[in-house]
Amino acid sequence: MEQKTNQRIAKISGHLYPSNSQIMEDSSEVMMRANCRAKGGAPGFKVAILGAAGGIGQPLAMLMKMNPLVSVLHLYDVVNSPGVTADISHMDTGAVVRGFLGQPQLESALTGMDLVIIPAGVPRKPGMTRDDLFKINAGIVKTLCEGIAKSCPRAIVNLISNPVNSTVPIAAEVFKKAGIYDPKRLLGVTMLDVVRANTFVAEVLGLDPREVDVPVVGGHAGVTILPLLSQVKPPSSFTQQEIEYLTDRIQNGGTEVVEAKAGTGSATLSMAYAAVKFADACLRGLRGDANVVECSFVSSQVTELPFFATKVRLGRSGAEEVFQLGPLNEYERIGLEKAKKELAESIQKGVSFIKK
Ligand SMILES: NC(=O)c1ccc[n+]([C@@H]2O[C@H](COP(=O)([O-])OP(=O)(O)OC[C@H]3O[C@@H](n4cnc5c(N)ncnc54)[C@H](O)[C@@H]3O)[C@@H](O)[C@H]2O)c1
Ligand SMILES: O=C(O)C[C@H](O)C(=O)O
Repeated sequence: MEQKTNQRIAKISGHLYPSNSQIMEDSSEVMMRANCRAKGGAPGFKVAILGAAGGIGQPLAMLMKMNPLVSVLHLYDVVNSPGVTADISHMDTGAVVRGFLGQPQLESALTGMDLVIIPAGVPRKPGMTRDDLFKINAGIVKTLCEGIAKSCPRAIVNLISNPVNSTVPIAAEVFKKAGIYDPKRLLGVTMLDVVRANTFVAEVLGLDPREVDVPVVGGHAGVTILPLLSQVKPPSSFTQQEIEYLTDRIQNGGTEVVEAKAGTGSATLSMAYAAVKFADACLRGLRGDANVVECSFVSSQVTELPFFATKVRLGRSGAEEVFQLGPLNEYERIGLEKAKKELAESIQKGVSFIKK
């Protein structure tokens, strides 16, 4: 009896004061029990975050640990994931957290996942465009998507790494090459544009942002970010000056943060919030909830382009329905033409990166 109690204390203290190797992927009994608890406990989804130790990754990991739909949370990065995992794992919420460090552990990080969220990659500094990140981030996204194709080919993928207008086509080509591409399961995250649009429009209208719904279509960079102010809910009218101010602020919201952060990075906290809002919608879709609708940059036939952001209905297999644009006014029609021109080039750049 006493021996058993001592064993239990030993196990518990191992759990309370873990070394990195204990917290990281291992086969210790404590971790085995944690996994059993996850399997046998409250139903939930298995979610991996790739780039979990970064500016977005850390608050995103914290918020996903608080999400009751998550039963297992895998935190993968090429640096610092042991510390982030130890920290997050002390939160007394339901999800079991496990950390994975470096390429050799990518496969374990991904095996069995229902949803993979990717905020891995370098962020902008003042004066840079998102496209300036292509050189570094294209290769990172390619490697991570090859891992997904191998270890969890049926997972829903939420791609945050910039330039989203190119990284989503890169991911699609990697999945096609591996023979596992399901367009419904690959979603570029443009939720931050919607979050910003709701906030800025609410400010102008004098409303609570939670009451406002602004569709933002196109893509996720400059003029490709196209807020449809004619379709705002609740139905609202704007002066031409308000339309121009709002469109410009929404299209340049990312740059506003990059400049304010003065060389230390881009949006991380609002992005983590937006990423969780979107991931939660994906998980509710996976659970079978009806009428889960959000904007996302997906494979699309709404325009002549192969990818485009519009509202999509999220279901058990991802973006099950891609909605049309709806009626546009003249200002939005002009914006759409500009958006499509830039988008076409960014998409082609991503496709060529894999096909070259
Ligand atoms: N879609 C959007 O709306 C949106 C919004 C904000 C930022 N972003 C983009 O998200 C990305 C991350 O931004 P951040 O501020 O978190 O950057 P960050 O530099 O703070 O964090 C990035 C993390 O990725 C990790 N990483 C690098 N290579 C990796 C690899 N091969 N595998 C796994 N992890 C790897 C780094 O170690 C780091 O921890 C950037 O590309 C940024 O432009 C997108
Ligand atoms: O602006 C950036 O570079 C990051 C992100 O795409 C954003 O919109 O905040």
